[in-house]
Amino acid sequence: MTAPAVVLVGPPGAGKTTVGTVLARRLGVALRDTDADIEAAAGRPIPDIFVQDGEEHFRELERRAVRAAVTGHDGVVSLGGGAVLDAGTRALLAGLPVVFLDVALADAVRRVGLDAPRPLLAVNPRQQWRTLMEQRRPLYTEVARATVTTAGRDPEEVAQAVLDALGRKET
Ligand SMILES: Nc1ncnc2c1ncn2[C@@H]1O[C@H](COP(=O)(O)OP(=O)(O)OP(=O)(O)O)[C@@H](O)[C@H]1O
Ligand SMILES: O=C(O)C1=C[C@@H](O)[C@@H](O)[C@H](O)C1
Ligand SMILES: [Mg+2]
Repeated sequence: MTAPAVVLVGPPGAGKTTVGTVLARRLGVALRDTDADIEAAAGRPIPDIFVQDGEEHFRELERRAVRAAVTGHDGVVSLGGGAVLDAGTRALLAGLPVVFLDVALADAVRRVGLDAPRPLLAVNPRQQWRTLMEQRRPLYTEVARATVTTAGRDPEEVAQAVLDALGRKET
């Protein structure tokens, strides 16, 4: 059975999609981003799924997307920021090379401020992000084999730290 080379988890703004893209290029494999997979399967942007069907339904779609990504893919998988909230999704990550990309509030706010809309950060993003991180930090560390800090590192340096943390060499 195929298994992913690296699975990235972490809060919005940690750089999962960006660092996942770098890692995929450096390892010579494909990247799957479950946020993109969900949007392609649903034919709608994630904020619309949240508004029309609610977060619970979104987490179900996300669990399905994570299952498909980690069982049918040997490249890099980048998960949505809240994927670890779902116990079924966490169970799918057992035994996989999961890395938690950690990021400080100030960096995350700076990074996500101008990016695509994130429904859970729509109002008072600093406070929302802090609350999300308090709730999620134990879950990120529970599923992850290693934690990599992104502070003071550009995406290439973060990707190198991920490979080092997993004891992986580039091909
Ligand atoms: N190490 C870094 N240094 C500086 N900027 C970064 C770094 N990593 C990512 N960024 C920038 O931060 C923004 C958010 O990155 P990205 O979309 O990869 O985050 P994410 O973790 O995938 O977020 P989400 O959970 O919302 O999908 C992007 O504009 C990206 O270019
Ligand atoms: O932090 C979250 O809960 C989310 C993060 C994004 O990656 C998307 O998966 C969605 O906007 C939810
Ligand atoms: Mg992303």
